[in-house]
Amino acid sequence: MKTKIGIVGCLGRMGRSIVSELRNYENVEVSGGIARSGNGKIGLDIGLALNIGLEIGIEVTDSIFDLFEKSDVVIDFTNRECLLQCLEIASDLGKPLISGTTGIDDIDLEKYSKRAPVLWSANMSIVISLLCKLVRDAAKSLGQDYDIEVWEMHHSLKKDSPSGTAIALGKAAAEGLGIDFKINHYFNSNSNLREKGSIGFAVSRGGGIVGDHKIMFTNEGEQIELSHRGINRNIYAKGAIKAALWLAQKPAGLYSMKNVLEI
Ligand SMILES: NC(=O)c1ccc[n+]([C@@H]2O[C@H](COP(=O)([O-])OP(=O)(O)OC[C@H]3O[C@@H](n4cnc5c(N)ncnc54)[C@H](O)[C@@H]3O)[C@@H](O)[C@H]2O)c1
Ligand SMILES: O=C(O)C1=N[C@H](C(=O)O)CCC1
Repeated sequence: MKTKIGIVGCLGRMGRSIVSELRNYENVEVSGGIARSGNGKIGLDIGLALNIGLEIGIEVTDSIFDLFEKSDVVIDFTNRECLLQCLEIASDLGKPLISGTTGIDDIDLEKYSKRAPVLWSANMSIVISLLCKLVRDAAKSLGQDYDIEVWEMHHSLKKDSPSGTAIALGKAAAEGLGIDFKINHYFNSNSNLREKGSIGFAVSRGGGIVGDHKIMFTNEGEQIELSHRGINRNIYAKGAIKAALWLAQKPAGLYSMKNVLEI
């Protein structure tokens, strides 16, 4: 029995990557793809709409509710407003939802996961989950003597800043240090002196960068850094599909990639 996967935001950068990547899975079928209402490509075959060189036999539509009804699990890569719609419907129907949408730190995901399996991750790359673990361990070993700074660069069209991944890396460092991230971080945007013990963020945007992250630990004598370079968006698509196949078998609750990877 194939797992029916629905994609919200199917015509976006991540939607394209997921549709393309799903072609490599025999145990999966695309149940549907959602674009924003009014999109001129609604009604077209998803493959044709994405111009990926073949039809997949499923049309682009704009009803998120209908998509959840005909899917075993839904994957969302859109924006905050759309994710909220997905969460409401997933909760009402008790259907599994995977979301990688970032810029959503103010959304109470726990609330929606009471009645549906919800997995959210700022970064679906399996290696980034490993990097977060390494950062946590490094911070724990190095302690408060080292200033911690997180830098990230993404493509020029990215709307949110800093990236969800950068925030996740900062939170991993805070966890390693045993400090409260919420009151111990700042954004390098003004000239005030650096607060000791605070985690700093700096951001670059440009071109088609898929996702570069660096976390530096610096004291008066030396610096150590951990970094990751995303080269192809299929790293995120592979992780999202792995998570979707995992979540489809799970009961209601809030999950992360750490649960999928058991790290
Ligand atoms: N977690 C991860 O691994 C990961 C990886 C890449 C991107 N992202 C995040 O995913 C999100 C999307 O990134 P992207 O580069 O694909 O963006 P994008 O703008 O290329 O794609 C988003 C798509 O969602 C569609 N959309 C927006 N509102 C909608 C609605 N109400 N109904 C239906 N469709 C709607 C847009 O039309 C667009 O096609 C961002 O928040 C980004 O940070 C996360
Ligand atoms: O391309 C994006 O946008 C990405 N967003 C995520 C983030 O905000 O961390 C993951 C990396 C790519």
